[in-house]
Amino acid sequence: MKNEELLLLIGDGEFAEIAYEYFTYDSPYRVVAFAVEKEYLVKETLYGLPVIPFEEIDQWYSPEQYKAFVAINSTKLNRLRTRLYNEVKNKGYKVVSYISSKAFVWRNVKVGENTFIFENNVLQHHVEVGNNVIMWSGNHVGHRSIIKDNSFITSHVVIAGRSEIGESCFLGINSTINDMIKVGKDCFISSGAVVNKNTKEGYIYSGNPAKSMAITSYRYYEIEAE
Ligand SMILES: CC(=O)SCCNC(=O)CCNC(=O)[C@H](O)C(C)(C)COP(=O)(O)OP(=O)(O)OC[C@H]1O[C@@H](n2cnc3c(N)ncnc32)[C@H](O)[C@@H]1OP(=O)(O)O
Repeated sequence: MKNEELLLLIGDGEFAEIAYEYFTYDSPYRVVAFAVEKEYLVKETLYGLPVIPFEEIDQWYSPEQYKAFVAINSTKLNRLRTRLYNEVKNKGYKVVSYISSKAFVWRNVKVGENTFIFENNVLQHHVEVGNNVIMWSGNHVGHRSIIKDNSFITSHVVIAGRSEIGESCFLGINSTINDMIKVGKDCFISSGAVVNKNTKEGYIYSGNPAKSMAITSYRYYEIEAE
């Protein structure tokens, strides 16, 4: 695949390195630089490319010529990635998504922007995935399910048909969301949990059947409810 469109990656951590690999070897984009906030700037280069201050990206790379992808993990229940996603858009950049050539995405699936879909995800008939969503490898999303903006779906998660995952959730490895279930926004679903009832916003759920833990996700992550 020819890498013709020029891309800035926001972030220089492990996920940014993975995004660099995937965009380089499995997309039409060519990564030209990494950007991090000044306070966190320690590397000068990464993969032979410049690492520049995020605050100054538009002085170096104009939003007319370059696109962006915010490659930040689930830090602070996705709040950091969401803030940088909004900031890069406010600077005028078009943000792009990556869908692995090895993912199964049915023809009528909708995928938003700044969304990253790894290999072996299965997205069935009429699934909708919002903006700024990370889907690590090997998840199954059943027909007509919706994953709202800013969520992080780890690996080998099963979301059965007609379910809805609220904004900014974290679904731990091997968790199961039964069909027609609504997961409230800002929920943290622990690894291996089996969710068979709708969940309340901002709670942590564990076990089979999943029960809410005493502590909220807001307290666990020391973040504000929005
Ligand atoms: C793509 C990637 O690789 S992204 C990374 C993916 N990683 C994951 O999905 C892991 C997500 N993490 C989890 O699910 C963790 O188990 C958490 C966050 C729920 C809990 O972790 P900790 O805060 O370290 O809790 P800790 O291990 O101290 O356990 C606290 C209690 O919860 C229980 N508990 C912890 N995890 C779970 C779980 N997954 N299911 C059920 N019970 C659990 C423990 O048994 C313990 O109970 P006790 O107090 O009666 O002994």
